[in-house]
Parts: sequence; C-alpha cells; structure tokens
Amino acid sequence: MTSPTPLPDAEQLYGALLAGVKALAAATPQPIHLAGIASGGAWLAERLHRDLGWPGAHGVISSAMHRDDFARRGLAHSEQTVLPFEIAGAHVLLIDDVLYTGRTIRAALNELFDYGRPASVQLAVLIDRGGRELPVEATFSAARQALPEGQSIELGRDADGRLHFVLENKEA
Ligand SMILES: O=c1cc[nH]c(=O)[nH]1
Repeated sequence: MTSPTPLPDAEQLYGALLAGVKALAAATPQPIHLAGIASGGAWLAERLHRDLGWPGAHGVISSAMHRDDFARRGLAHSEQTVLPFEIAGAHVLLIDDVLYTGRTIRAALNELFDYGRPASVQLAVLIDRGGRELPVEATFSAARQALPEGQSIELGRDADGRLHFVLENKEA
C-alpha cells in the first residue's frame, strides 16, 4: 500500500499561481485571455479573473469531447465549453489544477482549436506532478511534486470557495 503523500496547501499555491499569472501578463505586450479547463481549472480561472480585475470574462474549456477515452467515459463533467471572446488571433492562457500525462491538455487544445486559431497558447497550473506521456510543458507551475502512479490528486472547492486537494490511492 502507498502511504499518503503530504500535499501543499492549495490556497497557498493559488497565491503563487496568481503572482505567476500577473508576471506572465506583465511580460506579454498583448492582452491575455484566461481559459480554465473544467472542473478545477475553471474554478481557478474564475478566481484569477476576479482577483486580477481583468475586463471581459474568462473562458471555460471542457476537454470531455476530445478525450482519448471518451467512448468509455462519456461526459463526466456537467461543464460545457464557454469561450466568451474571439479565439482567432487571441493570446490564450490555459489554466489547470494538475498537470500529469499531458493528455488532458491535448484534449483541451483540440477543443480550443474547434473555436478558431489562437495567436498563442500558454499553460499555467497549480501542481506539475511529472509523469508526462506527451510533449506538454507548463509556462508556469506553482509547485512541482512527483506522485506515485497509483495516486490521483484533484482540486476540491468548499462551499465558501476555499480550495483544497483531494488525494486518493487508486490501488485496491
Ligand atoms: O484524453 C484524455 C485526457 C485525460 N485522460 C485520459 O485518460 N484521456
């Protein structure tokens, strides 16, 4: 049995993510549009957009339709893709909670490109847990923490909006 891994505080990591996104925006001459990958990334993008005070609205991307296991899994999240800005020519910053194999990001990119061809796409995440299967890297990650293959980690959100991580051992 794998012993539970102590996890960083999600609220603390959110603070680092906010600072990272601010720095990234300051280094980019053109406006950046946030698009959060449902569900954890969408919560983060919503809060980042509010805390940054950026005009317009943030986007939400559902990766469900382009997942490589769609036939088995179907539509797990109720979130739909909502991109309330022009994608063609936009500088998009994808937001997600955990970067792992890269397959979710591949699926999210496919979904994004269904709406047009952005000028650029970057990625910012709370945790990069390693274990990549695809050549995907984050422009900014608030923390790097390797986790055993048998553990899954997800972002949870309390009723008052506070963020926490949910860690599960997948082994029987
Ligand atoms: O396409 C995807 C994305 C995430 N996880 C999967 O198993 N497949």
